[in-house]
Amino acid sequence: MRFHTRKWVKPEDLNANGTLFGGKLLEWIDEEAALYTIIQLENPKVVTKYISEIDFKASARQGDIIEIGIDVVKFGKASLTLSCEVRNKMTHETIITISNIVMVNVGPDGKAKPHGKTQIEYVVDRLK
Ligand SMILES: CC(=O)SCCNC(=O)CCNC(=O)[C@H](O)C(C)(C)COP(=O)(O)OP(=O)(O)OC[C@H]1O[C@@H](n2cnc3c(N)ncnc32)[C@H](O)[C@@H]1OP(=O)(O)O
Repeated sequence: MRFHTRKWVKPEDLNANGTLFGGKLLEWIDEEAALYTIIQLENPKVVTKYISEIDFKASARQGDIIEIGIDVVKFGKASLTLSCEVRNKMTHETIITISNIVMVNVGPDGKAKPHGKTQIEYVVDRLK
């Protein structure tokens, strides 16, 4: 799994218990999954279709640095299925895991559209 994005847990990200609000973390994950998919599929129009069980294993506190990891589970026809782990950057303690996030490539009409991709590509290779 590659950890692309770091976040710094700030006061505005906390819940009433003083730990990272789950909804905020899910927002960060959804954005990360969308960005990953846009880059892989080379299409800015992608949507989140399905998110499987979400397991909050540990909490994060104000001042913690967390990092969001994404991996590809499978390339479908119009879909890209991802997995996600968020961990504490300094201790590597797992904060959350999600086994399946299904993102769908859509056309200008908003309907599912085949993306034609079958494997992970790196932008640096596309630029050669
Ligand atoms: C980044 C964001 O936050 S986006 C905002 C939140 N998301 C949205 O608003 C999306 C709303 N949903 C939609 O617009 C539609 O459901 C669409 C366009 C995503 C899909 O429409 P559908 O009619 O279901 O399309 P279709 O049946 O062709 O399925 C498309 C792909 O999604 C997969 N899929 C559909 N439903 C599910 C599901 N419940 N679970 C997992 N995968 C699914 C299909 O297997 C298919 O994959 P494949 O093409 O790789 O074989």
